[in-house]
Amino acid sequence: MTTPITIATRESRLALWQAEHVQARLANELGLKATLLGMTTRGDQILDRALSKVGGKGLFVKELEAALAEGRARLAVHSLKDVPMELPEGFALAAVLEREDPRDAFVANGYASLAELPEGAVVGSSSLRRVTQLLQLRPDLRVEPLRGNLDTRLRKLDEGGYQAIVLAAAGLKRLGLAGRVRSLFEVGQMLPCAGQGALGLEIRADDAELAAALAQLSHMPTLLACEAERAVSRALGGSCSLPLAAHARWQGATLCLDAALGHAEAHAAPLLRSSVAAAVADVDAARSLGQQAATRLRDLGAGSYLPG
Ligand SMILES: NCc1[nH]cc(CCC(=O)O)c1CC(=O)O
Repeated sequence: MTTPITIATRESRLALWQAEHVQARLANELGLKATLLGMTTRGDQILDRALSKVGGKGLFVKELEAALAEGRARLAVHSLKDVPMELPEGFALAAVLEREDPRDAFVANGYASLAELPEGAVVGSSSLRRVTQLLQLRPDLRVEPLRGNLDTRLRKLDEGGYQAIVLAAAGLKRLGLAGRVRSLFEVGQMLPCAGQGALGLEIRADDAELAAALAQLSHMPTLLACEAERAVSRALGGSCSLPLAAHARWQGATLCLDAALGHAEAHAAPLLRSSVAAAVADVDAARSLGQQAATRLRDLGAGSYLPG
């Protein structure tokens, strides 16, 4: 490598785990040495408001991109679901790593599943996608905001502020916290968001040397599934203020894509759903499957669900 590889990472325990995971894969599979550059982002600092109200999950990504642009780092490791649908000019996703469990997890201290929660129970989540789906499953629940990194959210549960919370299984597993999961939502019940459970490796678009190396770490089935999922979101305007879920799974060479859209303001309105499938062998085909799903949602009335 012409320049040493510095990996820009947020400093939450999950972000550091993910960056160290990539560091180890670079060393073990490609014989490349990399160092970490820890950074605090605006997304980590703003804990009192829903991210959708202050600029979105992109807040987790922007400072890392600045480090890439300024040459302080060469690689940024992200949870793919936090990566905006359109990368700014000059940046590229060089690889998508094999997906961890994409499901959402029900986490509680006294209850084994959503069905066991008493009438009117308080459930913590600040994700519009989770809020709308929770209210479909249990309209009686009171869903209250819950922000912060995984450890913070678990602590707020343990302090008694909520009877249950919903978190991505992938993050809990990575941090050795799978024991906190009381039950997993099947994807048909609580459809994950685009890219959930996958890691995305971002570089400067002109860094051809690193792009070629990282391509060897990419997991093609995950990459294509996530491209399809992300294309749904992109086609609908792609902001995280949308309660949008999109999840693709393989049946042989056929990619099956489910998408669901909740109402941006009326959280109890019924979700619009689409299921499409096609033989997919490249990124273009994956993206057109995603666009097809978005077209179906529009035909079902997505226009009136999207924020004005
Ligand atoms: N939005 C925050 C975030 N970004 C990635 C994960 C977990 C790991 C993943 O889904 O890849 C989480 C926590 C959560 O949603 O519970």
